[in-house]
Amino acid sequence: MEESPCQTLTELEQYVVKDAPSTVYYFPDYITEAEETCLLQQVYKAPKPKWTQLSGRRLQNWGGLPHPKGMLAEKLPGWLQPYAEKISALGVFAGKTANHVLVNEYDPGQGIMPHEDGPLYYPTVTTISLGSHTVLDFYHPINSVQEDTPQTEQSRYLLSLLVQRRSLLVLQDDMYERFLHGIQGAAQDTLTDRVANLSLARADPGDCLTRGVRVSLTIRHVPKMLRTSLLLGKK
Ligand SMILES: O=C(O)CCC(=O)C(=O)O
Ligand SMILES: [Fe+2]
Repeated sequence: MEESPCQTLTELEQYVVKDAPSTVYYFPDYITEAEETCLLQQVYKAPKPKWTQLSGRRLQNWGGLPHPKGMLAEKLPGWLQPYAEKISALGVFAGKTANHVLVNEYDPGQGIMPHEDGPLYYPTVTTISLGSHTVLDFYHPINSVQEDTPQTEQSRYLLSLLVQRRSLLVLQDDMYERFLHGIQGAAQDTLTDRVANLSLARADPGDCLTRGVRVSLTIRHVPKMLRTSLLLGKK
């Protein structure tokens, strides 16, 4: 079918990051300021034992603990479920509904080492950011670049994404399954032309942004579920 030049883009297509090697969608202002305030209040209302302190960040896990043998799913709390449903309605989990949320909290200067999210999740990650922007950096996996070049973070660096507060980021395909992602432990970010979503974020190279406390909600689908009956030894 021939495409009309006036055909309206689907909701997703308007937000695709064109300079990324595989699928990235970036929705600036996905949630309102009132929603951001409300979500932050809910995050900080959680009882203290709900937090796990890691080096460089702390986190909350909602929906169950993903495990290679399957996840004993727990219902998402009422403040997260509507977002799981709204994001899933974009079709990014192949018709399934997100059932798992990790909450990460970073102080300025904190970050997360380059890593892969691994095979326990459906290979799409969606992230709502609260409180502050950050810059997410992507890297080629070790040994994927020419063998005679040294395997430094610098030589493996691919691109960055500016992730603003109240935005939604969707990563799929190679951006999820092949490349590693991480956040430098910096208190300030100076944007470069390697930030692939500058135009969608309405930002410019050279912009210098000061980080505040950032809370991220990574909202995903864990396909493999354990039935309680199996755990209890029933058929
Ligand atoms: O805070 C973020 O946006 C990234 C978090 C992350 O990569 C993870 O929890 O695996
Ligand atoms: Fe991750």
